[in-house]
Amino acid sequence: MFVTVETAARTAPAAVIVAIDGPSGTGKSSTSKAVAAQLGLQYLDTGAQYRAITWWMLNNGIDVHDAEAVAAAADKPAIISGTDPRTPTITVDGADASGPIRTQQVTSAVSAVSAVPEVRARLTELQRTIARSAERGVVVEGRDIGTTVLPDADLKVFLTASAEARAARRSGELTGKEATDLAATREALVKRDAADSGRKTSPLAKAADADEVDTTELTLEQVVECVVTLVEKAARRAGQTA
Ligand SMILES: Nc1ncnc2c1ncn2[C@@H]1O[C@H](COP(=O)(O)OP(=O)(O)OP(=O)(O)O)[C@@H](O)[C@H]1O
Ligand SMILES: Nc1ccn([C@H]2C[C@H](O)[C@@H](COP(=O)(O)O)O2)c(=O)n1
Repeated sequence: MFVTVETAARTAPAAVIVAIDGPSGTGKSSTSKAVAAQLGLQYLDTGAQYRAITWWMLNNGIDVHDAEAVAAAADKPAIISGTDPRTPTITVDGADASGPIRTQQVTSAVSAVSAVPEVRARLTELQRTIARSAERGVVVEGRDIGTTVLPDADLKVFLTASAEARAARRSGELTGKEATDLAATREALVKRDAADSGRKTSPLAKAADADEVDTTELTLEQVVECVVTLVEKAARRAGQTA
């Protein structure tokens, strides 16, 4: 679907539930946080939860490629997500995990851990509980939110962008040798997308009723404006049918 940007009064929609999915580096986190902050909604980064459980597995000597061992430990860590879009937080067993979950070691291991059905079942339940209790409404971002976690969301958005654009965005975040190695960055994110799309249990996929927004040629501000407009429309629709 091609989406036009409209100017409308910015209103806080009542308890609207928004699902934002897409491959790595398409702008899900940046867009979701900005949209939630602008509209007074809560924000949930489900990728951070998969990273948090992966970090715990690595810290506790569990072989992340041993699916049985990962499944047996899936219930053990206590994961708590703070849902303020201006200061999102994540703790594991009470420890701040926001820095360690972004390391290369976790990024390389997270697809294997997130493919384990017991891990997905546990985090899906946690995500539904958080979304249900978000009184002001919530923007939830991930890979399977529109298809599996919140199939009844008021709005589903699927962000895309070319692998070249995504690699360039990611390289901009890196420093030193990593920053110059655009080809390696592109290869790593294409590999992670393939693993996330190819797993058996709730793979990365666009829901049939999602609005697709190709962000390749858009600035972040344009993407945010586009999604805010979609949320406002969805909130009006939800209000009419409530
Ligand atoms: N439309 C855009 N134009 C330029 N840069 C962008 C755009 N959207 C996001 N970015 C930048 O791209 C990088 C990746 O964005 P972001 O982390 O939001 O993506 P993501 O889809 O959440 O990725 P991941 O799934 O890997 O966490 C960030 O540095 C962000 O500032
Ligand atoms: N709903 C989700 C969210 C994330 N994952 C997995 C797959 C990703 O590679 C990984 C990290 O996510 P990111 O921080 O890059 O958004 O977590 C998933 O399987 N399902």
